[in-house]
Amino acid sequence: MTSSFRSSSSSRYGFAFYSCRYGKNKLQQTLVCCYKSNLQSSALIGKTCSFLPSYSQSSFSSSTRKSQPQENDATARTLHMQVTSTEELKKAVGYKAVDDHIQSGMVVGLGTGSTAYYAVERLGQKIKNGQVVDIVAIPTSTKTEQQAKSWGIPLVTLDTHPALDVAIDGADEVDSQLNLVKGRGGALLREKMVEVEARKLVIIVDESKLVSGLGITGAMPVEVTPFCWKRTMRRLLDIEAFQGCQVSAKLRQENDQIYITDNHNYIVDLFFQKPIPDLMLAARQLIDIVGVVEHGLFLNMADICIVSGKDGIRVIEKK
Ligand SMILES: O=C[C@H](O)[C@H](O)[C@H](O)COP(=O)(O)O
Repeated sequence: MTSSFRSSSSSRYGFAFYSCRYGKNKLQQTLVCCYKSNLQSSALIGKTCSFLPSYSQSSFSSSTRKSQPQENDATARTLHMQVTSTEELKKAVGYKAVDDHIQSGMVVGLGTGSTAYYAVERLGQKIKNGQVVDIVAIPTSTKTEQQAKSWGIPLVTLDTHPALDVAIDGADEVDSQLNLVKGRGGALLREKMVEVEARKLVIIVDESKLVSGLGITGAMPVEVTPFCWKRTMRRLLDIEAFQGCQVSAKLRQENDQIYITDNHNYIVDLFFQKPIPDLMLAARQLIDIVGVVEHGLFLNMADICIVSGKDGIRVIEKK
């Protein structure tokens, strides 16, 4: 299997593709970037491109390969047919993470969520095609477990395989130090248990997840015991590290029912008006509350973040 980046442009269109070739004839291409040079092309490309309004070839990072644009309208029109959506961007980072970081013989952590879904899919395909062998994987939720089983990915647990070569997962927020908020999909406990044991944690996101400070784009989830959860929620609101952040809390619900995690716990979602200033202190004070099972701050865990966005795909490595 080989993978590469390719760009193509004409006076009216520009495209960049993440391409994966496997087997002799199969070429899978995922559009990761497009741009428009005028209003007419904008109309032709359609609303799926509104997510990617501009593109500068020079802004690809050095971790991506690129070729010279080709002046070929016919090619551009063909590629136009492949313009797709945010889903394609998630797919591109999911596939790239697997292609770049999973090799035969590895113990792999499988994340949870709409982006991690594509990494599981890619791994499933590669195992099925025999492109990687002797893989065992540890899923981070019952949902991922079901998906992995549907692909025939051999599953094990941390009890038998306490050390992982790599884990791949999405995230809800990523700061410049690759600290994360995770768990808006409810899988934070198993994700953290699995991912702290991984030699390498690869995070896959679109650029909307990149933030300058953690805590303000949505919920920061905390998994709590159902027993006396109201008292635990009150203690969460009193955390010293949240002073000045204007914190509020809400018990998570789904379809008018209390949301229950895979571990039969509840989730209290914390919301902040200002970013959490001292993340390490916050993490310590969160876990110190009796009744808190785990929280969604994943600090100093991610090694690599693969980001898709208007400038294509870029790879951020932890310094
Ligand atoms: O519990 C869910 C996980 O932490 C997900 O990795 C996170 O919510 C990101 O999910 P998505 O890729 O669907 O945005």
